[in-house]
Amino acid sequence: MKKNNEFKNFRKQKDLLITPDVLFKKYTSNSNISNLVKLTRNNIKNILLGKDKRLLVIIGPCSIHDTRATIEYAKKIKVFRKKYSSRLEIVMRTYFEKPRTVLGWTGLISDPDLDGTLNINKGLSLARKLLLKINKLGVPTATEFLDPLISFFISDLISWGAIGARTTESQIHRELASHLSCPVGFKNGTDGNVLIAIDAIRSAQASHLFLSSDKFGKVIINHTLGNSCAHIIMRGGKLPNYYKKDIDDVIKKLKIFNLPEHLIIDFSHSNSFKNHKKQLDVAASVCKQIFEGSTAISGVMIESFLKEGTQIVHNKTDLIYGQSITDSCINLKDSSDILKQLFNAVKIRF
Ligand SMILES: O=C[C@H](O)[C@H](O)COP(=O)(O)O
Ligand SMILES: C=C(OP(=O)(O)O)C(=O)O
Repeated sequence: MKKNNEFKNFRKQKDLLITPDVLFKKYTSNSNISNLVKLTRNNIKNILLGKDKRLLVIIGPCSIHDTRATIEYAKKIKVFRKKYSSRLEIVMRTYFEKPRTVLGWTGLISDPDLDGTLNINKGLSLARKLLLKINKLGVPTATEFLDPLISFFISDLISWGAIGARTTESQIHRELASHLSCPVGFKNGTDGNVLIAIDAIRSAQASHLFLSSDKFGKVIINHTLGNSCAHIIMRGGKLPNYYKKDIDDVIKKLKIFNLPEHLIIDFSHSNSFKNHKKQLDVAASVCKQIFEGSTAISGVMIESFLKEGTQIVHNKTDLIYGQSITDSCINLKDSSDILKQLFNAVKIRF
């Protein structure tokens, strides 16, 4: 009862952010979840170092907006994860913060009611509760970290993190990556610049001074440990960059700095010109490269949901169930086909 009142006060005072401590007490992790997170992070680390020959697959909606549809989707991912576990490490995309090119909905955490009312305390609760549920199903989760303050509310439940194309060059995000315990991928820039992502990896590997909140909301000074698993995600730019020549070029650059010669290919975004169906073409090309012996491709990212395409939010009650409200996604049938193709292609590595 006391806990609920405490929680309500935070909601009433809209200028006061709930503290992690209150949220952690209400939505508590357990040893099964922390073991899953620990194991998955370690598996991903080994994949990115080439010690585990499996392929990392980060798959899920562009953004989370409907918790019921998300759980239904997570249950499907659970089946794929089990079926393909010998060659694929499947992690679900659970993106709660959306960076925008100009303006737009900024994600479930900051605007859980999808109407600009920006009830962030409700959004943080929804996100943490959902992450607990998905992890409890045995499905590890991946997210983009955008606001460093928000990261602390959910990072214990995240097995893989991304820094987006719009923030890879930001000092604060590089420091954040250096502080996070999960492997973190840096996207190349929106214009296709891969060097900023390589600079970001080098920066995130080092120790930094990083300011964050503790669980009671006090600002603390961290001396970060450095992220030994930072890597690059090729998401296309002015042109797609999933072709062999693009990958060879990045591998050469990674070599110069003595960085692990491994990367992740994002099938979506500028690699598919935001046309969800084109993710199938990218998948075919990547499978061919893997089958022909590419060892550089350690992981892939796929934007997928229950239904294909995207929709504009006119009215929250009129939304098509299971369809994205940000970038368009492929449907379950196409997702299943791609996973099977990836599973077959990766066989060559064993
Ligand atoms: O992944 C989602 C979008 O590509 C990213 O948030 C930018 O979206 P926008 O260009 O629609 O603003
Ligand atoms: C915003 C995203 O990607 P990018 O940063 O590559 O645009 C995303 O993956 O949701």
